[in-house]
Amino acid sequence: MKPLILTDIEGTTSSISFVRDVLFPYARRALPGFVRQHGRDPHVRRWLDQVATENGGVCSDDMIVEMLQGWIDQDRKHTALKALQGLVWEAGYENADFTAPVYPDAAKQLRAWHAAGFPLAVYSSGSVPAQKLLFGHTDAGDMTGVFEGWFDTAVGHKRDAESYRRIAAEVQRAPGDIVFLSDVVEELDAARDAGLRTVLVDRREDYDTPRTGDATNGHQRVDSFADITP
Ligand SMILES: CSCCC(=O)C(=O)COP(=O)(O)O
Ligand SMILES: [Mg+2]
Repeated sequence: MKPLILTDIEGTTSSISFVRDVLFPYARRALPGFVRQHGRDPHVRRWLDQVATENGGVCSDDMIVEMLQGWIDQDRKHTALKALQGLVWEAGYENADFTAPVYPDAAKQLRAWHAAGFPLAVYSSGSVPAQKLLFGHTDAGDMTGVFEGWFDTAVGHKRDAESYRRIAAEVQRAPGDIVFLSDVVEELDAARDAGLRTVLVDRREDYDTPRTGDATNGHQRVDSFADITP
């Protein structure tokens, strides 16, 4: 049986700078108007109320927006923030304010693996709708069709081994039949603790200094998807 390839997005299939310099500032700018316009829609309200509840309960929408903007600045991987960011980015993609860059080696290899029958899935802190938007609007076209599974922090955080056990259970695979690709060693450590195979994707565009020797913490390291043999 071919292993399932599970990939991270930011720093792995797409540049960190696209997420930090395009997506996050777009969400930061658009949030106040988005909350004014959609704050009463139940699928938006539930996330705003969750933020308010976690901060003592009584918060105006302006306060909630300020809190969320602070979390964007801190790169918090909070499920409510990630869900709201996804909803805000929807307009950005649909108005063609931006497309999502996917590294050419990643786009090519993901398509080749899919064509060769390797099952592919995504695991990112970005919400599943945000993941589908990103892969639906890449500079290499719509890539959503190559993936059969999508996972976000609803299964747990990426530095927690339990999240990878849940993913293995959901895709009905032994952990050893899954290869996880990421740029973050702590995420790979958690995946390895759960029994997954791991590959550190170490891109010069995202990291000045190669992670070699002890810095890989024993994970296989590649510069490009072309060097991965699943
Ligand atoms: C799904 S696109 C936006 C990416 C994002 O919000 C994020 O936090 C990136 O996290 P990742 O787990 O892909 O490194
Ligand atoms: Mg990453």
